[in-house]
Amino acid sequence: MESLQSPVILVLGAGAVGLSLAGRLAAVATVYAACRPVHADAIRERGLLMEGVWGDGIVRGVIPVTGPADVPPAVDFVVVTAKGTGTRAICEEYAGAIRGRPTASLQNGIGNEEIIAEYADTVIGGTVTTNFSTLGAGHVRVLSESAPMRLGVWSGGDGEALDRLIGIIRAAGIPVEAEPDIRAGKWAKALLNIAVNPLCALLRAPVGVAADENIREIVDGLVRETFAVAGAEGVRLPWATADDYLAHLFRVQVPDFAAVYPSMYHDLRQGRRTEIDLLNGYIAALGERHGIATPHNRCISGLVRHAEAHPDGR
Ligand SMILES: NC(=O)C1=CN([C@@H]2O[C@H](COP(=O)(O)OP(=O)(O)OC[C@H]3O[C@@H](n4cnc5c(N)ncnc54)[C@H](OP(=O)(O)O)[C@@H]3O)[C@@H](O)[C@H]2O)C=CC1
Ligand SMILES: CC(C)(CO)C(=O)C(=O)O
Repeated sequence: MESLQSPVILVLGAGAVGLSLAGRLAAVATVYAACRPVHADAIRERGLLMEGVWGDGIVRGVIPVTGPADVPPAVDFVVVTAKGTGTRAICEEYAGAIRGRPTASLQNGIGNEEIIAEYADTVIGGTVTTNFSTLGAGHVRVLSESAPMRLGVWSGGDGEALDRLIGIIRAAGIPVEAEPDIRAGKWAKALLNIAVNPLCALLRAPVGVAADENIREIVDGLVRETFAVAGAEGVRLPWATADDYLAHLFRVQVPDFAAVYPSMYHDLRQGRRTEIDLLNGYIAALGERHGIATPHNRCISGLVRHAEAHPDGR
């Protein structure tokens, strides 16, 4: 199915992450980006405007699509970068394009790969620990790259598709590694989002706020509860104890992202639904099933849901 010349990649749900990825991949692949018309119009008119650590300038190679009818028949890989709240809807909409194609997810949270596996035979789970934001129509910024992208076979396939996709992403100059236990990899990335995303969204503060002495104890509780639930689920996190991860969080990740705002901050500011149910809400629900108390995660999930329902603050 792979074309003889440059590989063809379809990015589904192209916003901050997806447009940035499309912009980089356009140097080594033919890239279609399924995005909202506002981005598609701007990209057709003047190209994709990129700034930050993945390069500055206008990328003209990205081909925007606004519906499945615009997708060519020869796609080699699909990469889903929609928010987790929209995974099923976008998979339904582009089901014909996904069917039979290795499909990767670079989304945060737990549960996206399970949905994608209902549409694709080969699913590649992924994590990206870099900060992306949308500055305007067809205009993205990439900051603070803290770890390489990690990709691993979630279901189906023999690893060949994974190797090919990693090769393409690496050729585009993006640091990427294979992750042998991608389920654990997704949980490992989720730890960071569980620890900082809702707090930053609620406090309207960048990631550095997690180190504030008033906040640290809450972060500590969120992380310890997540460790307990991960243990009950049999997930083998890369850190042996919650203390080991907390040391990494406060020594590496919080300093790396101190000045930037996470994706959930932008969701609340723009009145969109957040991914809370794939992060802290997921931990609270699983904790209940295992009989593990998760007061910090329950509390913060409730606060975020309240903020979603009352965007004007009342
Ligand atoms: N931003 C970041 O720094 C990082 C984000 N992530 C994760 O990556 C994923 C994407 O995040 P991010 O890029 O920030 O999110 P964005 O909201 O910026 O991008 C998603 C885009 O997909 C669009 N979209 C959704 N459904 C469709 C559809 N059916 N057709 C066309 N377009 C659609 C959305 O439009 P609309 O808003 O109108 O629905 C939006 O423009 C999330 O899971 C996030 O947690 C991971 C690492 C870092
Ligand atoms: C790593 C981080 C915090 C980068 O912004 C992220 O994953 C997010 O914003 O959701």
